Amino acid sequence: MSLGLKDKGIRNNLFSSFRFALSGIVRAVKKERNLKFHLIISSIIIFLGFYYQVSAVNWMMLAIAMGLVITMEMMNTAIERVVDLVTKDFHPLAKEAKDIAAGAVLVAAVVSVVIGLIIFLPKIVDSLF
Ligand SMILES: Nc1ncnc2c1ncn2[C@@H]1O[C@H](COP(=O)(O)OP(=O)(O)OP(=O)(O)O)[C@@H](O)[C@H]1O
Repeated sequence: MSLGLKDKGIRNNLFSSFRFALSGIVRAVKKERNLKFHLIISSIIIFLGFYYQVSAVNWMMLAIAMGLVITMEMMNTAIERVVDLVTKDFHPLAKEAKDIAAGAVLVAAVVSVVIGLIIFLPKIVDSLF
């Protein structure tokens, strides 16, 4: 059965949305120093995960933690862009929006560090003594 024009349109839109999302990821990684930093830390975490042969459940926890920080950093960047688009002047609400968004990244980062320590600290201590 062939697809109708409407169905083809929906498929094209889905493909375009995916392409725009990918280009957003690439642009954010190229422009945002903090995001590069999170990616480097994530690479180190993945290396440690293989090195210490962590369990499937631990991999899931690490994946959620890394994904959470990267997602929050990208949302923070998006909020910064929108605030800068709305005003270049000092505005208390602009400050509040940016600071709250930055706070969300900090919360995610702290939670991720705690998860990382719970998983890796006993393994690192074990391998040392
Ligand atoms: N239009 C504004 N009005 C009031 N305060 C602002 C405004 N723009 C930025 N700020 C304040 O200055 C801080 C730094 O803003 P900036 O846009 O440089 O973001 P940033 O936190 O340095 O982010 P990044 O380093 O990821 O680009 C913000 O966290 C906020 O407190």
